[in-house]
Amino acid sequence: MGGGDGGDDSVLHFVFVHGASHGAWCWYKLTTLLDAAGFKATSVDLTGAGINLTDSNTVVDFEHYNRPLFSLLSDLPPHHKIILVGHSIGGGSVTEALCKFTDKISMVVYLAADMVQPGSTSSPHDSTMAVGEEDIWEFTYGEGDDKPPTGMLMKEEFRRHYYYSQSPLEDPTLACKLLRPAPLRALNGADKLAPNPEAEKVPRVYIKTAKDNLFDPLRQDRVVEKWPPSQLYILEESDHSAFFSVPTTLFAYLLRAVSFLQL
Ligand SMILES: CC[C@H]1c2cc3[nH]c4c(c3C)C(=O)[C@H](C(=O)OC)c4c3nc(cc4[nH]c(cc(n2)[C@@H]1C)c(C(C)=O)c4C)[C@@H](C)[C@@H]3CCC(=O)O
Repeated sequence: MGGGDGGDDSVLHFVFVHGASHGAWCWYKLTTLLDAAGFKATSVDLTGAGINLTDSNTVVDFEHYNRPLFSLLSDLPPHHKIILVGHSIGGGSVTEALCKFTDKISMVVYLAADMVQPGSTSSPHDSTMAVGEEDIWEFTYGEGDDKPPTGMLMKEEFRRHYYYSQSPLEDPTLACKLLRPAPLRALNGADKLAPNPEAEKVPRVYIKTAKDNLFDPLRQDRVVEKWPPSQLYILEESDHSAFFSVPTTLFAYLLRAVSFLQL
């Protein structure tokens, strides 16, 4: 979705990676703003997400999940570098891509995202995914009810509050038609990376979402403390889904972030 083969090296090229259950579709406001401003913007569907044809319940490893992103990066022309933006648990995918394709990436932007230093042993995440006392997740059992769950999707009645509390109503309405179960087993492979000094040299930007009911802003602060980025921005009015709630401010912050790039 969006963009072509990455041909013109003089134009900054942004590549967007969605979080759990979302898809390339969730970036439609940002890619429109960037295209209109003369940038190149591409958003990918990871395996089993958006309009990717694979059943997400069959995606068992993180490499398979990330393959569409890795293909995009490996198909870029020589010397073409991109700015890679990851949302939420899509942060794990962009860090994996950073380690594999370091020379293709000029900057990584983490938006309310999982940002874990390669080689670090601890994760800022408590594995229960519990938010308060509520049971907000619905599990899918692609291999039978007697086998472990294969997918995970937020229950419909909780989505407005946890994902989209500050977003225009029509965005969650559309999103609810498009969300798909996240591949549990593949996501379990996220953040298990060896130390990578080369990847550490690439500038990283963290964008915090201050009215986020899912990824608590205090937990985002801990992520930033553990692996300090070169730039930090705060979207004061944003819910977890800044691409819906504050697209123009997010667009402005992305432009400010890349203005520090030495090209
Ligand atoms: C517990 C299963 C699996 C997992 C699933 C998962 N993670 C997130 C969602 C789902 C279904 C979300 O909906 C949310 C998101 O992407 O919104 C678009 C998720 C987040 N996950 C985060 C960090 C994070 N998750 C995991 C691990 C898992 N997530 C399980 C394997 C880790 C690791 C590797 O330990 C980390 C660091 C956040 C960025 C968001 C917000 C979720 C929250 O704050 O609870």
